[in-house]
Amino acid sequence: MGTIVFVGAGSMAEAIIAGILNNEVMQAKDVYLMNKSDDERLSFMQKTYGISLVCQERIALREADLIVLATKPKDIKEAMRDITRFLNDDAAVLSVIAGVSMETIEKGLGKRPIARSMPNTSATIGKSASGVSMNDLVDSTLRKQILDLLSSIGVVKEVQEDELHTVTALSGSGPAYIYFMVEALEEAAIARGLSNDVARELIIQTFEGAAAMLRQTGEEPELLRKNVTSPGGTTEAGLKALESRLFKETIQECINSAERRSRELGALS
Ligand SMILES: NC(=O)C1=CN([C@@H]2O[C@H](COP(=O)(O)OP(=O)(O)OC[C@H]3O[C@@H](n4cnc5c(N)ncnc54)[C@H](OP(=O)(O)O)[C@@H]3O)[C@@H](O)[C@H]2O)C=CC1
Ligand SMILES: O=C(O)[C@@H]1CCC=N1
Repeated sequence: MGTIVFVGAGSMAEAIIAGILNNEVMQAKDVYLMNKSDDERLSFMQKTYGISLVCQERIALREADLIVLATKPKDIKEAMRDITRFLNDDAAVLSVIAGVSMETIEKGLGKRPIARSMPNTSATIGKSASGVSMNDLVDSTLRKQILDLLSSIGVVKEVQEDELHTVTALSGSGPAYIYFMVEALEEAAIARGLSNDVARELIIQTFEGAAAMLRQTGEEPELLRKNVTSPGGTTEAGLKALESRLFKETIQECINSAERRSRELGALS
């Protein structure tokens, strides 16, 4: 990959930039950044990561091999209108924008190789769970470059474009569900007298340990759950409380709502 231009300089762009630089997939000088108007943010990013900024003449856009679209869905049409006249015919596009289809991107930037990915903010530490879908104009070399880039920020799975709505609901938004659960567990622990420090450490280790058990044993979550659950014991009592408050139905509704919103955001943009 020669040069990359990030269009949008928010938290997702930062997470990916941090990931690719930490993993030395690209050199900082080959990574360019632009946004709409927040110059302070651009200076911060330049100072923090040593990356380059897109100049007024838009030279980096003209020479870019890959454009990463990282605006909010509502801003993408305007952003595409701003950049399209500068792009060279060979420039490929990687969008991380929730909901916005390849068709919409093609309308804005012309027929060209396009990949859509849904990473998550754990990209910052190389632990993203990303889905990706690519159009027919992505050749095998570019496909490998995109998969290498996304692998540098975590795990990546190829999916059909329509499935990206579910990926968005599941792993794009997923870290927020986990953090919400951590907040709830902490509140419950602290209400019962545990100190913040003790509660936080035990919860983080419980999540890490459970994730590592799933990964390393390869066992089904149901079996691992049953191994914890002594008949008539504490876990059974806790799980019953979750079931009586429709835990699984609540999770279904959570994913349904997020997926529906992903489709709406695509339709609105
Ligand atoms: N946050 C997350 O966990 C994830 C987010 N995503 C997706 O990533 C995208 C970005 O999210 P996030 O980083 O949180 O958003 P932010 O609001 O943090 O950043 C949006 C960026 O887009 C820029 N922007 C707006 N309009 C334009 C324009 N016309 N031209 C150039 N840049 C523009 C903004 O610039 P300025 O500040 O100057 O207005 C800002 O830098 C979203 O589409 C989201 O769906 C995907 C996976 C996970
Ligand atoms: O909340 C959002 O819309 C974005 C997409 C996935 C995570 N954050």
